Amino acid sequence: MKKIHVFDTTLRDGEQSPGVNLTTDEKVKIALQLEKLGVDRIEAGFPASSPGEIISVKEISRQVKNASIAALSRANKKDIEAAREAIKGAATPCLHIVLATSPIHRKYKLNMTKEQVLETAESAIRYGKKYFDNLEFSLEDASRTEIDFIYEVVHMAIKSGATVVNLPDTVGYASPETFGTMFKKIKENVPGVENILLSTHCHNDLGMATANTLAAIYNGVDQIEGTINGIGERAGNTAIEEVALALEMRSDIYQAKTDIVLNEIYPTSRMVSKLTGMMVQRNKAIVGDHAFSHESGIHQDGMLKEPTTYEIIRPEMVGVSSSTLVLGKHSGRHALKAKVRHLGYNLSQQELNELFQKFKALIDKKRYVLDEDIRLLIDEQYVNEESMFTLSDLSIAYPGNESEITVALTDRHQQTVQTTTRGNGAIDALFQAIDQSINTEFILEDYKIQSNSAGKDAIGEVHVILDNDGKKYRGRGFDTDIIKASAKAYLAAVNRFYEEQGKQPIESNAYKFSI
Ligand SMILES: CC(=O)SCCNC(=O)CCNC(=O)[C@H](O)C(C)(C)COP(=O)(O)OP(=O)(O)OC[C@H]1O[C@@H](n2cnc3c(N)ncnc32)[C@H](O)[C@@H]1OP(=O)(O)O
Ligand SMILES: CC(C)C(=O)C(=O)O
Repeated sequence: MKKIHVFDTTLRDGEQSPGVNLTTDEKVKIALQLEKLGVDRIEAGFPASSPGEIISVKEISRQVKNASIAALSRANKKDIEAAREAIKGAATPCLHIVLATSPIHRKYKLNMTKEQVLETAESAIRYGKKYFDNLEFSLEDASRTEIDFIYEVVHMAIKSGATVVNLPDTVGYASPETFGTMFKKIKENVPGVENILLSTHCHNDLGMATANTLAAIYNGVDQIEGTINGIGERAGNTAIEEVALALEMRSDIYQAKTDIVLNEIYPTSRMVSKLTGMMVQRNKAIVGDHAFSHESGIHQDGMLKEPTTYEIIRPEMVGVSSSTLVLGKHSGRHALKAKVRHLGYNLSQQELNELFQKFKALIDKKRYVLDEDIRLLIDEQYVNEESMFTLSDLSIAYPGNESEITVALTDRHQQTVQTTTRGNGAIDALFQAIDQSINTEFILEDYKIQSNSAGKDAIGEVHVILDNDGKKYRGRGFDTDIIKASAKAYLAAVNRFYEEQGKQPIESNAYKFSI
């Protein structure tokens, strides 16, 4: 297996993401984690950009012991001196000089001819080599540069002392076919290329940064540049974690490997996301929240039978604790059964079928069904088994300043009784309506409500204690609608009352009908 060197530029190109501005402490924290991750070189910053940047790069150079530390510089003495000042204390410093080579950049940005580009680059490399053994030269916008001029610049850089020559796809314009061919041609046409590390650095403007990086590896590059989570200028850079995993999983194609410690990937990704404030796209490969989540019934069934049916990477491999079966709209009974078992319940097939119907009804109201929701559905199922009354309809209106509740209760004989009452607030009206429907009065001794799962569509849990003739009856109800949860809790207590007393409800004056 060929070793692919990893040059991490999270702290330089990654920090070029709009809105990202890391403090020295944050940069050091990330650098130490990158070292733990096993990257070979950390581009700590662009020292000429500000005095604060020099301080950060200096501190990283002081604290990081194993990884080499690079600093970026334009092709001029002032920038090189700033870089020198910043990384001179590093164990293995590397000066990174960049100069654009493409016709567009030469004409519009640099106002230089090809000859001037060659001369400027050569004099900068030779100046840098006085102080640095390790020197990388990057041909900015290489993918839009004439191939013959690339040969000339790469050859000049090697002769002048560059130890790494990097060909970036600065604007994310390359395609895997053209980009791979460029490296193949360089290897075939530039003398001395075998004595240096040939490197690539891709941007993701067309969503092809990882594909282009892999094409470069396939065609002989020795070093890849990228960032954690793919952050960076505009649409970002190649995500290092994606390349490391692609090489790991498809060694049959690439026959190459990085030294990345795979199970440090997820902790690194989290740290970078937290400190930069750049949220990771949920469906992002390897490190996105959904990368190891399975939602649909057929997939979940496959996962439960054999994870390799739907997962090519084991989550533990990259430091994610486990795969998740997310109970959602498309889930089936196998996943629900596994979840119920995991929560410590042992339901019969019939109970599971009933729970499944309730679960499907709930998912129409709620985006995610959480563990707590399932617990509540099961608990509610147990409560309802013995019910004298169940709630069959409930509506609420606010005529004038009052709350008006209409409640319909159905008893064991499928008789439904409907009552409309006004009250001092919805809960007062509701409880009066229930009392009138069953022709019994209770004193509401306690009423508590709490949200029992997360989000605006969380399930509300209501607890009530009712008093009838000094005896207390407790009830609990759950629903995404808190008025309904309150009705269910009240009815649960009422049902207890009837069961305990062995009583039949007294005929009420409410409107009665059969269903
Ligand atoms: C492809 C990349 O990602 S390269 C890295 C990009 N990162 C950054 O630019 C972040 C740090 N940059 C900065 O803080 C500032 O741009 C500084 C301090 C470096 C320079 O600021 P200023 O001196 O005000 O110049 P400004 O950024 O406006 O313009 C860039 C100048 O550098 C020149 N330049 C651009 N690239 C290079 C290069 N590789 N080598 C030499 N000169 C260059 C431009 O032609 C322009 O020169 P001009 O003033 O003669 O027209
Ligand atoms: C400095 C170079 C490598 C760069 O960031 C680019 O070309 O995108």
